[in-house]
Amino acid sequence: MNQRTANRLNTAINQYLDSRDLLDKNPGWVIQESLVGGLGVFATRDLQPGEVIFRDSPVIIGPRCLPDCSRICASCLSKTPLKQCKNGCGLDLCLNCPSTGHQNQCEFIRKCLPKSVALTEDFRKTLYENYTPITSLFLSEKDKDVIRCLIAHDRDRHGHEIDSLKTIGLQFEKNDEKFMRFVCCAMDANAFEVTVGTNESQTSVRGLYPLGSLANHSCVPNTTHVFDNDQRMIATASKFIEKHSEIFQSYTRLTWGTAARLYHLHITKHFVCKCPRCKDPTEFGTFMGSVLCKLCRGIVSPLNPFKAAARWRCRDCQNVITGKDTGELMTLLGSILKNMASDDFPFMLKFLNGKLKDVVPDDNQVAVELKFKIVWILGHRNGYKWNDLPTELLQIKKTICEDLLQLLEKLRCGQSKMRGLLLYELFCCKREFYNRDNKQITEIQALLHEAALILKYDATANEELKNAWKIDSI
Ligand SMILES: C[S@@+](CC[C@H](N)C(=O)[O-])C[C@H]1O[C@@H](n2cnc3c(N)ncnc32)[C@H](O)[C@@H]1O
Repeated sequence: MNQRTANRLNTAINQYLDSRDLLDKNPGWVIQESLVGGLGVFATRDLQPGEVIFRDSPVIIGPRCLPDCSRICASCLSKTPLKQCKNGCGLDLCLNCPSTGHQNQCEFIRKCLPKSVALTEDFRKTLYENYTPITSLFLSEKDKDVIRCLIAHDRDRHGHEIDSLKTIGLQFEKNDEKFMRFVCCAMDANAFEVTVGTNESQTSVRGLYPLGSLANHSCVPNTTHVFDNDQRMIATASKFIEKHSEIFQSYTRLTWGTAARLYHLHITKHFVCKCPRCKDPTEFGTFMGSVLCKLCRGIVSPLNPFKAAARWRCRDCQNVITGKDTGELMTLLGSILKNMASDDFPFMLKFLNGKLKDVVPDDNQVAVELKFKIVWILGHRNGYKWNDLPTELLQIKKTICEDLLQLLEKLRCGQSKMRGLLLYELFCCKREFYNRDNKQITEIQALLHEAALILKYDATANEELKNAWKIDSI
């Protein structure tokens, strides 16, 4: 182990365990050197699917630089009606929030602000999108040390929040600026996206979870995580984890093809994933990144998944095409998907069952993304609520949910959050069918029960899901 890793391990163990209240009597995890790089989290005993491995609170949490995201209270992160801080820092507070938690930040921002700067809407927007690193200056020294021992990405694209704050006129002392830049880089390497707000009005923030930050990535993860109402991260085993094996989470969407996942990991986290799914050109037989051969409609997959820009070959007629051609097709399909009106359900269905079927296999990532869009429309959107759905559309939704669940199984996702959500949607479809036929729903309770076991800690889950894990499964 190199000296830096050894020092980080030492600090991590001393600081994390003792300052962050993570130690229960028999924790299922330990921090060790990882084979994939740096530190990692390992199982200290056999862990069963669904078992909570750890709960972790954020050391920093706040808005991220996302255009058009709706604002939250700078003090309590709630998404209730807001008003401008009366002391004139330019941030918003909720109507009920005592501003005490915000006072230090408020004074600091005003101190960094030359008198001549006006609190225009542009100023307030830039401040809101970039103020999270400012909160790090008010942490205890112990928490600052916890952050200092995380890895941080120091390439050019990281740390731009501080530049944005300086463009709107804020002036920082040298040491403050240095630490805030480090925090930005540590957040880019380690932060998690957290949804806050209620089902009707949600927004997304970023949180830095010290223990969560030490879990490495695999596209075949063995954990899943959700966030509770206090923005605590709850990581559970998504499958059986043998004692001493490494605990992995996924930093990408599991429903992306290999080229998309590798690109995302390279751009955002600067490493090449070498997990079994990335190495397999068939992606466990799902062909999520593949296209169809123009000559014979066979499946065309990359000869080397790590060089997706190189050659691809049809598995039937052996025709060889360039990665550039498949890349262009995927970009075109991606842009059609992106520009699709979010409520144009008839077009989505027509595209899924028409053009798309001519050019990509059934489980190609674009088809999968479209299927997910359809799942979130049918039963939920105005005009497509459960009561309004004709049997034909209900059947379509049921089939899509079943297809997607089968796909997740092929991808070896185990008890993932996505599985929980799909099981619940499938349960709702079947319940609708059963209600229309006046049948007892007891025989489909098992679906609800399993979904609830996966999602019971998730702050965004509805009340039915939060309570259903208590019912006896049949
Ligand atoms: C959130 S940190 C994970 C903990 C990290 N290993 C450490 O020592 O602090 C993310 C970084 O860990 C490394 N990493 C995570 N998963 C990896 C993997 N599967 N292969 C190679 N490096 C990985 C990369 O450097 C990545 O940017």
